[in-house]
Amino acid sequence: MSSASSPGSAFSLLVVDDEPDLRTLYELTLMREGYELETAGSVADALARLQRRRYSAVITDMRLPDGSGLDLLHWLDSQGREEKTLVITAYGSSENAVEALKAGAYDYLTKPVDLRQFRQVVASALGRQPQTVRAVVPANLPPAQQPPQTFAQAAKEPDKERPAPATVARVPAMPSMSALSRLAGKSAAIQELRSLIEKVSRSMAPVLLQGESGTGKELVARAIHDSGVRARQRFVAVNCGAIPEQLLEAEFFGYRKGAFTGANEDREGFFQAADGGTLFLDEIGDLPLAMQSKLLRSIQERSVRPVGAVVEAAVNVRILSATHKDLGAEVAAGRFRQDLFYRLNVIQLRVPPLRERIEDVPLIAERVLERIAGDAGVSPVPRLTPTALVQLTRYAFPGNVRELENLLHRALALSGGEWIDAADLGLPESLLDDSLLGGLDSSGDLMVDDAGLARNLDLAKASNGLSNLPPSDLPTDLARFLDDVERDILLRALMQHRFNRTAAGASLGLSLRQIRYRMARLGVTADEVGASEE
Ligand SMILES: Nc1ncnc2c1ncn2[C@@H]1O[C@H](COP(=O)(O)OP(=O)(O)OP(=O)(O)O)[C@@H](O)[C@H]1O
Repeated sequence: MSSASSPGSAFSLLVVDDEPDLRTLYELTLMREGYELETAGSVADALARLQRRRYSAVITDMRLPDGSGLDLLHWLDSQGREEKTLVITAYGSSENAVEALKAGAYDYLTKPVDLRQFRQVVASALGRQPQTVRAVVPANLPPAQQPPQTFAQAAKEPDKERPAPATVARVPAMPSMSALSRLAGKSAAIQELRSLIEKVSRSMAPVLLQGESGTGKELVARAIHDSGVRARQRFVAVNCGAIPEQLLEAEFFGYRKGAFTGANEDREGFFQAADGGTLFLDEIGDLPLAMQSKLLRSIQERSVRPVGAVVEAAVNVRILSATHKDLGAEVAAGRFRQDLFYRLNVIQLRVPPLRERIEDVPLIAERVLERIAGDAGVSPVPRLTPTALVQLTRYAFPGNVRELENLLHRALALSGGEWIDAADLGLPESLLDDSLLGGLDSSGDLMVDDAGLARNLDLAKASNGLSNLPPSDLPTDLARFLDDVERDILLRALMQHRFNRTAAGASLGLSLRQIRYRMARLGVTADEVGASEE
């Protein structure tokens, strides 16, 4: 098949389609965008080219004479190749589109291909603005409504003001710290979630986040957005349950001046506000059935019609959604449309409740404290005493990370000093449960250690039996770890025996000489603990 290039093109594409006319059409369209291009008419031809060289992206028809576009996707995946893939499916074959997205396609297009959308989708896969779309933007639009001229320019102006939707959507300023790095935790569950976030951020596939309230679903959605090519574009979060039913259509799709009483000007909806970026639909299970149909249509057609408008406008948004409900059960009960569920649930990520990853509490608490103390201008950032920390790890957090956050807010206000103690947390003993962290000892009066909260917790766990340590928490420096444990045990025994070294030593089966030797070796000085010279 053919090969064409344009001078200075930074992007190379492979287009695979068995119909010569379509190949020519795609070729002409993409060459005008300045891409370097090769075409292939079959899976075999495409594989031969892919074995010879790498491309920026591969655009393939689903149905090919000697196989399917999915064969190419699977091959690229098996080789660990980086090419972005776009799949062209027959009209109405949504199964194919979903299958392609699940197989790692960045996005899909439906035949007959709308060329404007085609240019946009290719540009979006490559993280740039389509050239020819840019050329038709009316010059008299106010500056605020002009799309970014180049990707680089958009990057400088991530939060340019546009007429925003009226309520509920949150389009915050660019966070100083990426959401992925804000997602604290070392548990196996969080590590797996982090690697899934990185994986799904590379495509346009809709992701449904499932998890209890307050587990961090929105943070995960932001992390997906931040890690993908849309990071510099907008992330618009919408709480579907908070919008009155009669306003839903106008809020989602916008409206034209005069569409209804009070519509004094044209206004964008959430879709337009998120154009080029990500639309996060929180509590999607709360959307009424009538609105579910409209949403499905917009997702399928990639266009919206503002209330009172005659024509539809194309939009290019990635949809992420979240729910604390079991959407499958909602479908079975007739409260959620099966076809919309199928569309949104291409990839499902579960965000586990905090009680299933209680070992993450110290790190999350530390991060949250840094953030809220910083916001409140409190310096230095207060730290949790080991007793407070142990108490937190004995609480099941039915409200998950949000509840931990609220608790720390209150504790910060109450403590007023450099330390937050158990009493500042206001957790009654009746709510605490020893089984959460493998039987952590509630009376554990751990000594505060400079290495921070997480290590204190390790000590606590170690003091209560190393068998409780999950394999991922095994110490990396055993000698140091055992020294820390020993130091902690000595300090606790000394405290229990009012700093009498003979009694503390005896309680541990050590003579005075032995405990003195151990205290000296570990740097536990008499001054430090106020131990008496018996
Ligand atoms: N792993 C984490 N590390 C640090 N902060 C976190 C973590 N998970 C969640 N948070 C914080 O906890 C709060 C609640 O998280 P978020 O709003 O993402 O939860 P949610 O599951 O979307 O809640 P809801 O279902 O009620 O909308 C946020 O302030 C978020 O930044």
